[in-house]
Amino acid sequence: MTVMNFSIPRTIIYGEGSLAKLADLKGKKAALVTGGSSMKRFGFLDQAIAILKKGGIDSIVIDGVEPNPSVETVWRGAKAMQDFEPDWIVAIGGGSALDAAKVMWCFYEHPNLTFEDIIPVGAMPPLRNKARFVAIPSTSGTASEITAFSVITDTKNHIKYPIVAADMVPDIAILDPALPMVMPANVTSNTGMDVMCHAVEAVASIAATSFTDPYAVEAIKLVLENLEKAFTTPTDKTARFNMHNASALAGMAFTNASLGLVHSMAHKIGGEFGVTHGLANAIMLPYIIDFNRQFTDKYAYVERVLGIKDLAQAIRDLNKKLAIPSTFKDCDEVDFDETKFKTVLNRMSENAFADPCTLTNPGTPSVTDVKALYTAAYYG
Ligand SMILES: NC(=O)c1ccc[n+]([C@@H]2O[C@H](COP(=O)([O-])OP(=O)(O)OC[C@H]3O[C@@H](n4cnc5c(N)ncnc54)[C@H](O)[C@@H]3O)[C@@H](O)[C@H]2O)c1
Ligand SMILES: CCCCCCO
Ligand SMILES: [Fe+2]
Repeated sequence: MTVMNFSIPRTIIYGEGSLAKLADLKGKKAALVTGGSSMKRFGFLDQAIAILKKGGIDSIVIDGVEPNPSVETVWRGAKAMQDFEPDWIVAIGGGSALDAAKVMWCFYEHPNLTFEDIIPVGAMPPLRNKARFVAIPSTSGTASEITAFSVITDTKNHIKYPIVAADMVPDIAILDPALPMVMPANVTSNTGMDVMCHAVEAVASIAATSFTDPYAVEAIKLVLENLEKAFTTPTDKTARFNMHNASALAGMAFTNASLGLVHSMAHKIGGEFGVTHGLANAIMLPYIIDFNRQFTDKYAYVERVLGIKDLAQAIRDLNKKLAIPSTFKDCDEVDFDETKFKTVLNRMSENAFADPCTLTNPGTPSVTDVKALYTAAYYG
């Protein structure tokens, strides 16, 4: 029996008002990393600065992190940290902000590294010589506040790289449902289906264990029971609380069991077309459950435990309630031009096949399988 490892953040603070716990941090300087305008617009960024100040911590803001954050954005933030020398990094925003902050942290602690140095799984040197990390997610969500992962886009070759390093698991995760409550409906649905995908892929993963399955199954249950409500009634506190916790629970599952083919394919179609991560996952998930069923009985296990007739159909039904299209051809978020799709299909399929997430898929697909699955998800 091989020796296994199960790691999650040391501290997870959750529930209404948990943002105020930033006041308990012991330190001198914090670098706040955030994304677009939402945290500023809704006052959460100013709240965080004031709470840190109350606790005796001065801060700088590194903002403007774009969706699907680039290597260039990471270097910009790392430089600001090297100049300010914080002992805390506080990432507040969606997965893009949290992911960018994690790799900024790495280059702050190790300024002589290159991005290529940290692409191999586990290649990142130890962190925490200069700073510790607090993650405050505003979407429910990528669970980047829980995981050992960060997804960074190399804009030169259009490839999204999942960076994997145990030290990137944040010290503290703060799950305050007030932040995701202000998400617009499409962000609620896309990020909520990312949670579903994290949980379903973690439970079917060849690295799933008795430590990871309970978190994954509970997350699937909470998404089925709460996502539609959070989508239709954005101010429903119970639905937002349960979705925010579901995101972290799914994160505890997949940071230890990893994921599968849906994420490999979502990373690569995201790199080629810029489609939102959760939306790409939501469209493809049912197709890959149907494909993977030949390799695993874990979907049947979930159906038995949760009393679901057919998991893929339950996900198709939920997608429909969330106004998520069943194919990329019918997706109006980005232009999935058919000629471009055919042109990039081979490259995209080979890159998806090589993505680290494919390693834990319940069965080993061929590149031809991946192409067929992209084609099925494109045309239906
Ligand atoms: N590290 C991991 O384990 C992990 C897991 C899954 C996905 N990811 C990565 O995370 C990224 C996606 O993150 P995401 O899905 O959270 O979206 P995001 O961070 O890209 O944000 C999407 C949009 O929603 C806005 N937004 C975020 N929170 C908001 C709020 N509360 N109210 C209003 N607007 C808000 C953002 O400003 C942005 O415009 C992708 O790059 C994906 O690859 C990382
Ligand atoms: C190897 C796991 C990478 C996780 C990335 C989630 O989009
Ligand atoms: Fe994801």
